[in-house]
Amino acid sequence: MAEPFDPTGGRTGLARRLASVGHSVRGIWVAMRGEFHMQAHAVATMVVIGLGFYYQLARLEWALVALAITGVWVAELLNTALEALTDLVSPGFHPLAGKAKDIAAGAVLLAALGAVAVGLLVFGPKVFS
Ligand SMILES: Nc1ncnc2c1ncn2[C@@H]1O[C@H](COP(=O)(O)OP(=O)(O)OP(=O)(O)O)[C@@H](O)[C@H]1O
Repeated sequence: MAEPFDPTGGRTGLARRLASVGHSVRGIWVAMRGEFHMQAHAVATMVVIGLGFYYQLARLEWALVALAITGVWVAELLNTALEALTDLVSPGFHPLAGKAKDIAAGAVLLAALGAVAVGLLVFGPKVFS
């Protein structure tokens, strides 16, 4: 049986909070480095932000675009974390492992479809006018 791991490293208070933020940023970085999907999201995010400035989006339009972008990032990060956990718990074939991965992938698909809808509604009239 493995020794219990203390992720706080004995830190308390502000040091512990700052370490948590560091772990979160490291999580995004690790996912970005290892996942092609995440890198594609990063490029898409920069393109959309560039288009937003080009078309001088209104405040509410920026809010919708920001929500859509964030939704896709959050879904993809959770999907990546769940895939890693699934591979740890079930390296071999198991129907529940497949189910968990399929459901997580479904969340990413839904977020991406929502982002496409927001993109079409916000940018469509500007591009095609
Ligand atoms: N351990 C497993 N047991 C059963 N089915 C699995 C298992 N691992 C993966 N699968 C099935 O294969 C599919 C693809 O799995 P995979 O881990 O390659 O994910 P992915 O969605 O292709 O992600 P990525 O492209 O980011 O690696 C899953 O959605 C699931 O249906």
